[in-house]
Amino acid sequence: VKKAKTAKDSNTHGLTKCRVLLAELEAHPDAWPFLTPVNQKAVPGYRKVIKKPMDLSTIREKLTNNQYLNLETFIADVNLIFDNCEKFNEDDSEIGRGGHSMRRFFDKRWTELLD
Ligand SMILES: Oc1ccc2c(c1)N[C@H](O)CC2
Repeated sequence: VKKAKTAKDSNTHGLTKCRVLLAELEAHPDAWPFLTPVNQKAVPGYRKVIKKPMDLSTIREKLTNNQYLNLETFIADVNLIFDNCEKFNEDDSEIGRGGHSMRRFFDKRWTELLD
């Protein structure tokens, strides 16, 4: 007998998917530029150019502090990492290529995890 889906249920399942996806992103070989916040003191231009910095450790902290309402708000923060990367890096650079590679990986994985 199918259990009625409460708001809590779908949120719980959404959060489980966030945990799975974040663990896979953190373990990805191309994740190293995205693991921790960019050191804005050490990188000229970053603070001015990138209005909303984001990285995987910040997402991990927000997930731990229950700051994601659902899978959608989590996906928005992950996409912010890749959009910042495209803005600041040439496509034809090591970090630029890594950002594209991880975005392709993430897009494939979250769509596979959809209900
Ligand atoms: O050459 C460099 C040096 C530092 C960074 C980048 C490239 N790209 C990162 O997105 C931000 C930090």
